[in-house]
Amino acid sequence: MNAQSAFQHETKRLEDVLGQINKQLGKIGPRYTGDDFTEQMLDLQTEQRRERLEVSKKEPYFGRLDFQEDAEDAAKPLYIGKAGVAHENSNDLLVVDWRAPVASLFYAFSGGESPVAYESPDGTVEGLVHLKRNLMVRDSALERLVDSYTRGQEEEAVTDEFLLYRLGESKDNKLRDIVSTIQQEQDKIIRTEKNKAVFIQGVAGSGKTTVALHRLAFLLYQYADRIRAERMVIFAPNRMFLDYISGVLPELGVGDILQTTYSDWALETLQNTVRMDDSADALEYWFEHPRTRQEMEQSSGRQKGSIRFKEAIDAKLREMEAALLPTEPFEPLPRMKLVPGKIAEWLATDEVGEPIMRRRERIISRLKRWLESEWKARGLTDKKLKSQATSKLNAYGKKIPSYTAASLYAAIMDDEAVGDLLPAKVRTETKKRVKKGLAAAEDLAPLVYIQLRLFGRDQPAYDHVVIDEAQDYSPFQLESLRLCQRQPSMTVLGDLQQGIHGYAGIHSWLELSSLFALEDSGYFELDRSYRSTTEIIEFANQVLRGMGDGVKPAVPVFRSGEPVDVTHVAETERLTRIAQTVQAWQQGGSYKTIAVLGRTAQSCEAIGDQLQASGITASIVRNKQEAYGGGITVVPVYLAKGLEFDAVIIADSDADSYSPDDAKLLYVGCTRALHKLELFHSGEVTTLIQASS
Ligand SMILES: Nc1ncnc2c1ncn2[C@@H]1O[C@H](COP(=O)(O)OP(=O)(O)OP(=O)(O)O)[C@@H](O)[C@H]1O
Repeated sequence: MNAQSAFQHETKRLEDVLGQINKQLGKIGPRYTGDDFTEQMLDLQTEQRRERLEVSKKEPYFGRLDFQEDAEDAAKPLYIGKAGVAHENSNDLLVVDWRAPVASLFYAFSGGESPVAYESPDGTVEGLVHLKRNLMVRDSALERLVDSYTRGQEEEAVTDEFLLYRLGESKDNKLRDIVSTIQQEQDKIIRTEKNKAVFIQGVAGSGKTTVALHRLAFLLYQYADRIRAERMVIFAPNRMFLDYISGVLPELGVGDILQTTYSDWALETLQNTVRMDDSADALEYWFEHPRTRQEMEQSSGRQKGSIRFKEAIDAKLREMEAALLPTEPFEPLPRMKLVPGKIAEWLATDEVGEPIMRRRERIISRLKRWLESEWKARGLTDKKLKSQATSKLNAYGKKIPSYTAASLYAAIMDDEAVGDLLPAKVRTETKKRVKKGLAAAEDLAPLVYIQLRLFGRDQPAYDHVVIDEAQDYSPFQLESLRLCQRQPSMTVLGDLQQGIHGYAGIHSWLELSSLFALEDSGYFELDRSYRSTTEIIEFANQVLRGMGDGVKPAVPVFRSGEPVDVTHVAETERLTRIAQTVQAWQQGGSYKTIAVLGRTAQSCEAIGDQLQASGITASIVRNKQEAYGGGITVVPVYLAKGLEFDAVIIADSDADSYSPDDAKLLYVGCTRALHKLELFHSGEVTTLIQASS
């Protein structure tokens, strides 16, 4: 079939499928508004089906794979789309859901005559691929068709035209789904089985965040009977980032997944018994003033996030539990006595796995029950005696100490075992802070851990946990989340080369993965970067080399663009030149999103003022910002992590702003750009760039 007749054939098929979809939509009646529960449930299902059909109506599918399962049968065309659509009168599928096992062939197949296989619920299915076709449907019309494989035809080295087309597009203020162009190495991660803690080390722009979100959609489809969206949670570094990624899951037809930050989650888990101490703001401390790598290494955050610190807390908890019961007997009335050994026996045998303070409550209830049964056995009715015994019970109960997470944490600061880990000054400050009901970010994991050990959590266990930018997590933070699951099912993703929060995060994935048994965890690496042009990636890779040995450069998908410019300007002209550049880019009309990245929040304020004076509408991103609106943005480089912009200006690439220790920070800045990157400096340029030019 030549290209023209293939196009006609596909156009006809598309019309048929759209006709079917419209017919099915037309048959869905009005919504049920009555009180009957069963009817309400049915209505909900119908509504979900209607929503899926509406999505399918715009772009029913994006790919076709002709697969021959049996040598006797002809190859069967499978059309793959965001949601499956069944034929109205049969079990035939008009569109196969991208998450279905057979659809994995579409993503995994990269050519060749050999048989291929996929895993179905009934076992391995083997067969031959006859055709792999990409179809671009926009607003219900077929726009483009590209065959990347036809059996029996000489293979040309086709670069993935669709992928390049997608990557060349301008971006708005939200991350998008990539179902039509998921790459083989990404698909493998997305389809990894549920009961694993999957660690993903990926270079900047390799699609980690995107892949993790697609994995959630896959898990919900594949394990629909076992997991629920309401019991899944995504952790992201800040609320602005959550806003930025908020479009992907709805695009994939997934709702109701909790999306939060570790600190918000921790405060809630602590039932808001503590508040954040604003005077201990880590971003302000570490990024607004020059700090050395050594300072980061020795920070209290790294110590408090370590497993050694957790072990010290475990020891304290054991000690507290061992000393929980009074040593004297419980004697509510003369000749009515319960020896401590008996009470200890109850504690040792009752609900052993339960949180400690819950067991304390149980012991007190059991003492009460014991007292009441003694009264009964002795036929005691005297109210005065009873009240006397009750007072004794209350007094005895008070001797069994009750702790809150904060009170125990404060007590731990006096413990000798902690003395080795934390300097006296840190311990005193921590104790003072916690006693006032305040916590710094570094206190949250220990506090949550203690809370969970003392009281547990009044919520169902999480079915799946996603942690983005996990290189900034401490082992203790991960441990606190692990406690909220019955079995490990996590997607933990990040890039050690972007680990700018060295005062809190990890140096090696082993620090986190060693919390899991080997068979419960998996490790993947993503080396290809999809975000930026080859020029930008190569420039950023040079900056990366400033980190020293052992760095892993990103591999570009071949997409050439404009050169990276490093421009020297006089300090007096720097802000004006930045404004002029933004203006020129804006007038050029090629870029929807432009960012100016300043080294500090303070420098961003000055840039923002200059842009405003030049008549440019820009938003300045500040710490704790909730939303990202796209357009022109001025943002401190350390808050830009995870985001991306069509064009980026690094406002101050001077040696004073970026010391050799700041390679990761500058790397983060450079890798935010999709199509254009320009760096300005007015003093000596940072050595990180000198080395690269
Ligand atoms: N297979 C793909 N097809 C099309 N676009 C892709 C693909 N994979 C990634 N991208 C695009 O690459 C960009 C980077 O993706 P994403 O933000 O998920 O990467 P990341 O690894 O989390 O990056 P970073 O670590 O720098 O924050 C996004 O614009 C995303 O849409």
